[in-house]
Amino acid sequence: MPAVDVADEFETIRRLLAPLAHPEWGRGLADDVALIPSRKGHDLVVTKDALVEGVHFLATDPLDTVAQKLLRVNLSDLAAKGAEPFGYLLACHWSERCGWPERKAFVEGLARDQVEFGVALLGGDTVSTPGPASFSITLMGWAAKGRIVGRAGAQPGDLVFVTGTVGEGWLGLRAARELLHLEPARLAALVEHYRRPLPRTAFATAILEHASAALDVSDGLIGDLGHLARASGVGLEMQLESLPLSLAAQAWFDGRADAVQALSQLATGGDDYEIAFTARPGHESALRREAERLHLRLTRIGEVKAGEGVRVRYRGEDVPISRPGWVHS
Ligand SMILES: Nc1ncnc2c1ncn2[C@@H]1O[C@H](COP(=O)(O)OP(=O)(O)OP(=O)(O)O)[C@@H](O)[C@H]1O
Ligand SMILES: Cc1ncc(C[n+]2csc(CCOP(=O)(O)O)c2C)c(N)n1
Ligand SMILES: [Mg+2]
Ligand SMILES: [Mg+2]
Ligand SMILES: [Mg+2]
Repeated sequence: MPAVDVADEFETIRRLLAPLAHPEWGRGLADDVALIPSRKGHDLVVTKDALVEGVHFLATDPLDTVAQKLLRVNLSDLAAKGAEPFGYLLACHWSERCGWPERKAFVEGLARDQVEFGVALLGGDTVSTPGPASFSITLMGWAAKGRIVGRAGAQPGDLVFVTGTVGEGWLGLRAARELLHLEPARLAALVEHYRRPLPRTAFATAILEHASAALDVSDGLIGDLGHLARASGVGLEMQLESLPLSLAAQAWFDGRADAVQALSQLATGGDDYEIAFTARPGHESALRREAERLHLRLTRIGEVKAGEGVRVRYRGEDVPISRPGWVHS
């Protein structure tokens, strides 16, 4: 593709985005709409999340990773519902620093993840802004009719689980800001996780089969468990010492004097994009088998109780949490 000196909206759509269009339903990004035929026996499941420079990503983050993070935070929402994604609408609000090479990098990131996650572009909007760049995706998927897993549905006696590890996103942001002192390879792993989280799409079927309630962890584990508890009308108890840590997070934790404070920071920092869910105790062994098959870490972190809110414990003592997760003003 020859270099172009104008990066206007029509060139961007025609030359960069049209190759990503859904082959059947995207209409070549050359019409006013996309058209999705309904699928018998299924519900259309829809979600939307936005990323804003300076709020969700750093101005120094490469734009291919920003695009991948954008798609992945949305994939994470559908995975937590047990739905299978197929396509998305994309809004790009390009800032003045987003010339052709930056737009090309952004689209290359999307192209890679379209292949990895089996989704395609359906349409969107392309505008410029004098402010910081921002992007949003509306992601769509299918789920067998009436089957999606809600935030409501947890019952006293259920167990609480989380996939993967917790706290790497928060640590990765601190690493990217050069606020951490760890070995370079550990810092790189953390920054990578902050820029390109791993949505648990492969675990969606297990969630559908076995979870009583679920959501993905974006704001912070404790804050998000609070959302689940409220929606279900129950209380949750979680053990801070059970928090699953990556090797890099463990290395950071080992250097902390105050274990409770450090674990609280990891459990409230957000940007994890893991799935937190509840399940009846009888489902635990099947969940563990499925996680093992996928080489996915699965950790039991607490129990559902009658009552309300999230009670956080460390070695049998209550831990007060002042800020359970990220809240936009
Ligand atoms: N501006 C809005 N208009 C309509 N619905 C909204 C708006 N903002 C949020 N919602 C809806 O409110 C609910 C909660 O939104 P929230 O963004 O907290 O969920 P989430 O995407 O799971 O979390 P996160 O954004 O932290 O990833 C969702 O159903 C979402 O669609
Ligand atoms: C530069 C920078 N500063 C702070 C953060 C942390 N952060 C911002 S929004 C959010 C919750 C999830 O977003 P939302 O609720 O909007 O989906 C988190 C954890 C970041 N990612 N980048
Ligand atoms: Mg959201
Ligand atoms: Mg979300
Ligand atoms: Mg949020």
